[in-house]
Amino acid sequence: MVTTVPQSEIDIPATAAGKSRVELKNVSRGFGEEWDREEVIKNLTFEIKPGDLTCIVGPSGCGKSTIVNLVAGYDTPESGEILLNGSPVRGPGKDRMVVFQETALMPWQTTYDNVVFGPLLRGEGTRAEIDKEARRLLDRVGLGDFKKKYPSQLSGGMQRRAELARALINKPVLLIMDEPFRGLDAMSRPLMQEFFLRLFEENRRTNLFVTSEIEEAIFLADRLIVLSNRPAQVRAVIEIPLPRPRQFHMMSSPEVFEIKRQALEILHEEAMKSFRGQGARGEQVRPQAQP
Ligand SMILES: Nc1ncnc2c1ncn2[C@@H]1O[C@H](COP(=O)(O)OP(=O)(O)OP(=O)(O)O)[C@@H](O)[C@H]1O
Repeated sequence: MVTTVPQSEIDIPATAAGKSRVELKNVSRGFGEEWDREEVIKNLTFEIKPGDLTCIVGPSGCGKSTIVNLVAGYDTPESGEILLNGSPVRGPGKDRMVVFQETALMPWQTTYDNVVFGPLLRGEGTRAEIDKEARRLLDRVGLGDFKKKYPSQLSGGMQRRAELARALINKPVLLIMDEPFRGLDAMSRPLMQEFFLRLFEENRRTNLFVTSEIEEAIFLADRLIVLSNRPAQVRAVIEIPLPRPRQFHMMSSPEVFEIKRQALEILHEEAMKSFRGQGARGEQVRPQAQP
């Protein structure tokens, strides 16, 4: 069950957010020469529904960032197609913003200058309009008093919030988060999860969120896509039936326990494949010749 959250005026209109649907159809991508080929994703098919927060979880190295790069348009599938609202993704665009684990803030610019950089560069609106929007977003992410600070003067959680403001000023129809909270300390991570949820629940912007933490995925997601070991394929799609706004206490319900059990069972099975003699490339590892 998902409850509708009232539209906030702080962000893009629900119509724009609600329209963005992403479809991956039989997408494959590998790397290397023929003799040294590594199939990373193979015939991957799934859908990100409009206004949903879709979380991808999968074993380490299964190809999650490769999927992010393809959806963002930084990379191109070898076969298959990726559609955004029915149109093929043919390259990067400001309609899809990515927040990575590593900070992408420019260290020589203040938090404010980082946020206004994109729209100013592209000449989108007047200086006054961009300034107003930047201030509004920085206030919204709780950095109103940190506008003049440089990224190195911000904590990890603050840097992520600055990155969110920097992404949101572009009014993307799809926000892509690639393990954005990995590396944050044990206190900051749940705070950032909750903060991010409130932001999402205000406008329901279509969101693709990659994480290796199953609890984080369940807490955030409307749908969970569980991937196989490399080459990545969809092992399970799990709908998360928790109401919104999400609260931490919901995580102790029996249904969450059951979802977690299901997902962990699959992830364990997939991880074990690498230990049982299946190589990282999905091939059988030949036994070593004895001397
Ligand atoms: N540009 C590239 N050239 C060659 N190999 C690549 C390239 N990009 C990714 N790979 C390979 O694809 C595989 C999957 O990498 P990817 O980063 O997508 O996995 P991941 O699931 O995000 O990993 P992690 O769980 O560690 O974050 C890795 O073996 C990686 O070396």
